[in-house]
Amino acid sequence: MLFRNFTRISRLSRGFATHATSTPTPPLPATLHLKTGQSFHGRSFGAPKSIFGETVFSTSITSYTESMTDPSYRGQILVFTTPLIGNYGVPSNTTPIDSNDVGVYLESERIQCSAVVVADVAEKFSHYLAAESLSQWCQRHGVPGITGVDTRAITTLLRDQGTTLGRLAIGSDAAKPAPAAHEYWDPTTENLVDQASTKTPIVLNPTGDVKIAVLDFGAKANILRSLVRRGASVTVLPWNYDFNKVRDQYDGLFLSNGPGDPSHCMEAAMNLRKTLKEWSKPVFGICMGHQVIGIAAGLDAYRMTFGNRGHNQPVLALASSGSIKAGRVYVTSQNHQYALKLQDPFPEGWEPFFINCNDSSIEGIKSTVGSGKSVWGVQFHPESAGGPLDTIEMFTDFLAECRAHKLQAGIPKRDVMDTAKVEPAFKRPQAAQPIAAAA
Ligand SMILES: NC(=O)CC[C@H](N)C(=O)O
Repeated sequence: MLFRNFTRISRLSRGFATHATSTPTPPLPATLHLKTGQSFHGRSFGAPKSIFGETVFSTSITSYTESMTDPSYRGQILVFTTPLIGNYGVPSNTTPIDSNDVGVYLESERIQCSAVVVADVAEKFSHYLAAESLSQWCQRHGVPGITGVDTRAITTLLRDQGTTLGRLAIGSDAAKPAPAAHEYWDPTTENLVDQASTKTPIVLNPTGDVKIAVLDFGAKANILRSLVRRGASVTVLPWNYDFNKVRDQYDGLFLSNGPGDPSHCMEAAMNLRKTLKEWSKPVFGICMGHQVIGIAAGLDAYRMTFGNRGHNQPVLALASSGSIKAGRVYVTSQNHQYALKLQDPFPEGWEPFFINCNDSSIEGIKSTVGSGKSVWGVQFHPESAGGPLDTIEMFTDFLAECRAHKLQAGIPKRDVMDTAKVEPAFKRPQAAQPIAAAA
């Protein structure tokens, strides 16, 4: 049976790049220790380097390359529940298909998670874009992996006891005793957003018809692509840049995803509170951006037991807005550990927008203040990469709102409406260019 399946896969992949990476030396031993006392023994792949991190699991079936380059996984040891990982290899991060707009093909320029844990790493891979194996890619980026462990057992533990600090010990370290509890490094004590964010403003697609500022908490490239592809000029600003200083130059504000604990982003939340009070243009936030909007609105954020990481999270829309219809369930891509607290009453001027169908956590909030003000935040990732595109049109909704505001501000009607109605065909904008100041 196995053999028959293998023949079929080989036939299907004719014409695709197929590679079997040679393993000249036997793999090193590897051990995953959890702070709670459990240890799992397997084989090493990728970089032969021991690391600490926060152990989390993702139920995504595919898109390991996108997940691993998502800056929100920074500091985390990522356990994939899907048993076979690496079977389609890894593309070049500069693959020239449609992603030179933001300079990378994947979600950022590097692997962001600290390590990966898989049941069975595929050394043989096949995909027409594949440039190297998962193992080679991890090695090149100095990221260790462990294979040959029972990821179902690890995930069950993490589900029951919650996200747990861990150490991946490689080679001679693998046989050493587990670290003492106080030796585990907790990435959430650090401001990971500050590490992941751009240090200087960057402008993408400067000729776009609507000017959007993005506060970069560790933005996934597909968020920037999703704005640029819809015709926006995007200025990426450092996470703690005081947008109030330049807000008059922009038609909308976007707050990105980002790693770690949102309590490190209070400075951004306080700046935003002022923006929301004094500026009436549209604001949209995703994941960390949503949490920052919630904190600015007066909600609290809390740490969930094991968070939500995967590409099949169902969310129920509680209100209609743009392409989103109240009462519908959307399947979403997610990667988060924290969430906003559902409180009754909600802060004045705000309402829950989406709720998670599995655990009832808040999946979105929106402002209720009448015309002239549109603020949304969603805990999930409408831009996908990977995962379903059920809610991708939220980007179109946001930009339509920004264009409508620009229109009200006296921009000639035809110019704005022409661009707003027609989704522009992809046109490759200029590559990312550092600029001296946000202009
Ligand atoms: N993807 C994100 O932006 C995650 C937000 C935050 N770091 C969390 O884990 O909840």
